[in-house]
Amino acid sequence: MKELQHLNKYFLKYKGQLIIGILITIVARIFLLFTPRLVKNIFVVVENYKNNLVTSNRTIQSELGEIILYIIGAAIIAGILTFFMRQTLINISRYIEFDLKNEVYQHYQKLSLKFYKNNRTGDLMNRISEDVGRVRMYVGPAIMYSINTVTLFVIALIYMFNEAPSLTLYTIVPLPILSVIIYKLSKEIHKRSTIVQQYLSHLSSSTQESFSGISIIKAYGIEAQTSADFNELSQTSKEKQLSLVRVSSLFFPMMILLIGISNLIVIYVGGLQYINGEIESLGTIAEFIIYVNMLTWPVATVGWVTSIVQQAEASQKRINEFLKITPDITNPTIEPSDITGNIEFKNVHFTYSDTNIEALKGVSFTLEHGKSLAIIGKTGSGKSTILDLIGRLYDIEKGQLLIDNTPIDKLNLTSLRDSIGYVPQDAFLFSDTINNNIKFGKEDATDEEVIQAAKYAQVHKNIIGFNKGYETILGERGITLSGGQKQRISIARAIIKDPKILLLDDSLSAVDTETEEKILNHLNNLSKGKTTIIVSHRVSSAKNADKIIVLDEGKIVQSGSHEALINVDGYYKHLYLKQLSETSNTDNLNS
Ligand SMILES: Nc1ncnc2c1ncn2[C@@H]1O[C@H](COP(=O)(O)OP(=O)(O)OP(=O)(O)O)[C@@H](O)[C@H]1O
Repeated sequence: MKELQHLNKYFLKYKGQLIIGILITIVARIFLLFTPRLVKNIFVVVENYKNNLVTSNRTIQSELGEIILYIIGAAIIAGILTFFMRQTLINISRYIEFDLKNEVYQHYQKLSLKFYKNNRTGDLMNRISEDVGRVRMYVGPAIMYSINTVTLFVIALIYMFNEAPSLTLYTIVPLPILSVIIYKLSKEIHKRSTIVQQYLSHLSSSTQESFSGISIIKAYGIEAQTSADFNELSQTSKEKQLSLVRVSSLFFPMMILLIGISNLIVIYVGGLQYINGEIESLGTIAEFIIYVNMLTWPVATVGWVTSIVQQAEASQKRINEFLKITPDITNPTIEPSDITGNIEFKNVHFTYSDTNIEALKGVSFTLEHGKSLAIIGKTGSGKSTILDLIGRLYDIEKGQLLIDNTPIDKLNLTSLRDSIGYVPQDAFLFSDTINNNIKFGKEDATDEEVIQAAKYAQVHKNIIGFNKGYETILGERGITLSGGQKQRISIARAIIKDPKILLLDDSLSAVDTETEEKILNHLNNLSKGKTTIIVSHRVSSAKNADKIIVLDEGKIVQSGSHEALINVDGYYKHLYLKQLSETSNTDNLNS
């Protein structure tokens, strides 16, 4: 129960409702337990009549009528109270589930990219849905049934002992056995259902993967192979399901058997005691049979509740594991920072802790606000890492990274990120309209602003070519768009934000050189007063930048303007000449 203590703050939050729920439960059970008593009274009235203690038909009728009315009244009141019991206690569990989900989600948001790299998305989703769901079962049904069982048991036992003490002892003997059997059964059910869950989760992740990669599957003609894999997995999943059903089908027969045994004991022992004159009325036997049936289910739930609590404890442990992780990147101040856009790297070193790759080895450069920088270099040379460090997605390891002469980790994180427009290498679009995807950069943007940004990003014409224009819904990861269209929508999203710092990570790689030229011209006009960094493999994207640096294996090997760099031997000049000859070859082919 140590892990579940995390929920105490929520119980405290809803303590008013919790107390009301408990009180309602107690009163509801008291009313429910009137019935066996009243049934016994019916027997007593009938016996009195048979034994000629009461002779008037009228008296008998009115006595029976009165008891029946009491039974109906008690059942109605108990029913209404049970409704409110569920309304309060089960509602609390839903509120706590909501709070806990939000707590976990908000915590996830604060965690750095490193956390997301170290943990699988499926696992993150499982903890926020499946695990929180299991914890809810503890908060709601488990607590409700426990209160219910304790109340019912205590009140019923008092009534029963008052009525016939030795018969009570015989009656309750099978109940602990029942509880133990149900507990063992629940444990086995839980074990098997966990395996079933794992297979279902395999099945859904592998299905999801094959649908996401459907174009590759079709292109390589491996539909039959993927179908066979799916078939095999679903076959095993079916077997696991059947093994679960085999055990869970035992649950109700077991209950019926034990209720039957208890009833037999009551009838047999009660019958003997009646013959011996230890109990006065046959009504007592009827009363006890009702008690046995009323108590069996709550007693069975003791075993069930125990297994729910164990599952909830395990789930809460998994949730707490993530909640305990402190974010690597935190906001140092609540005071907003005013960011102009001067960037300075002073001998910056950075190593990715998970792979131990030293991506930057002493990088230094200065970029004044309003100026542009192009970063060129082979793949894996550390270009994207520089952009990630400016967005403070990671903290530097050694050296200094200054923004407006302030170390980056002293700036207000929200102000920093608000002042950056970032176009990542792999343009990610949400399953939403194009309009909303662009507005993501500025939620209150007008339609005119959206259109203007799309025009600057050279994607407006494509968008209006779609039937629904800006209201076109993009499929999962914008699958209906070409790579170049996705990149340009992603650029529009950054432009609309009108950021102080614009970071483009190889974001023109999928557009042709003519469109690239147009976008760069617009960016040139737009980026007046903005600090722009363009990462690229193409000289055409870099040549107009105020400054160009060439990275190789995490070090700056060349820097200067386009004119300066094409006049010295090195990577930049070779790349320039190579791309120049490719362009003239293409021109020759076209002419
Ligand atoms: N999230 C990460 N975790 C671990 N290692 C990483 C991560 N991102 C990049 N790396 C490694 O760091 C090095 C630099 O990567 P980076 O993405 O900065 O290169 P790049 O120059 O942008 O490459 P490309 O041109 O292919 O995009 C590479 O060796 C890469 O494998």
